Amino acid sequence: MTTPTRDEVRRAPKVLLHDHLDGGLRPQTVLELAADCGHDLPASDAGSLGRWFTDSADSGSLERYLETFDHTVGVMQTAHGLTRVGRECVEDLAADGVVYAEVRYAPEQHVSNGLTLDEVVAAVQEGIDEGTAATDGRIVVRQLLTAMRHQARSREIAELAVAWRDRGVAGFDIAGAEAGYPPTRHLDAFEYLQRENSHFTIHAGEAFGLPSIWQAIQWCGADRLGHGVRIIDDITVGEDGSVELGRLAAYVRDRRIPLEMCPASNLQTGAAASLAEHPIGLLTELRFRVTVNTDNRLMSGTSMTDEMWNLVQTFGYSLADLRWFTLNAMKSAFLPFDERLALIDEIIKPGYAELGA
Ligand SMILES: O=c1[nH]cnc2c1ncn2[C@H]1C[C@H](O)[C@@H](CO)O1
Ligand SMILES: [Zn+2]
Repeated sequence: MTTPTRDEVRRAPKVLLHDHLDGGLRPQTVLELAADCGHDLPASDAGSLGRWFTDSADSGSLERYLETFDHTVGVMQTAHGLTRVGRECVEDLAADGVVYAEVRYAPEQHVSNGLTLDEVVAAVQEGIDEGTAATDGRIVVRQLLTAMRHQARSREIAELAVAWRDRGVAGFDIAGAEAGYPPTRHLDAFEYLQRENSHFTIHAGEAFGLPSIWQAIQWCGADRLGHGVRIIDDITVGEDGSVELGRLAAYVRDRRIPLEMCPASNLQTGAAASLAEHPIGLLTELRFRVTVNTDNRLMSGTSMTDEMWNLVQTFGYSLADLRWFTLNAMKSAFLPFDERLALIDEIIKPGYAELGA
């Protein structure tokens, strides 16, 4: 099977499960929204500002990486700003060949100018609706509501996700600095969501190791793992190339628990040293349910096309491999089964067939 060209990767239908709304703004939009609300930025033109984000996020530490969000969250405090960012996100993803996306952000971080949590979600949804209409329905987008793991509002945000579940919100997540903030701090929220037959993912195994993944799955009941790269610590590769899975890694693979892998982001936060050494290669070979994601398009200067193209160049993946990642992602989406199936049968499979995969 031949490796695809970059243009084929761009045209291929792609599915994105892990993308932060506040990590994907256009630099020009950050500038304009900052001018509107009087927020001071570290650069004054779009080119330098984009570079400032990628350079600063390139810190080798998740904590420092997260500091860059002050300048996106800071300009996302009004309904019109949130709507604009939501609309542009949909437009940018559609232009990149994404056919289904779940976009996440933390509503509790957007209330400092007096918006209510409900108004925040409504403003983002309005933008998503506008973007979807502007792209002629070429893309389906849902929201995931995130609670910040160092704060104590997760139960409230979980309730918000349930209240909005038929109006564009597909699930819940927790994010933020991982070390010192185990997912079990938010057990109350996860138990509530389970009682409500709701879906959630947990950032786990990014900056912290196996205990975080174990808690996310076995205590909290996560449907998916945000990143999950450190599951590699439970896999031993012998000198003869033999592979042995520990009990947790075996459980994750056996249960087909989706891994929302975000290679570019991991290189910046130090979760992996290089793409060639990134666990995604081995996890893919071992047939874990691997999905490919952007995490933060602004901070990583990335896109779904870039993520997949970099994998093609590093691991020699074919279109069939990209189709496999995409089907993995679509099967793992928090969208009802019949809607997932329709996207697979009517959009994804025909799209790859057209490209010869
Ligand atoms: O990769 C990440 N790990 C943990 N937290 C993250 C990551 N990317 C973004 N965040 C945080 C910063 C955002 O403000 C928040 C909600 O999107 O989620
Ligand atoms: Zn993330």
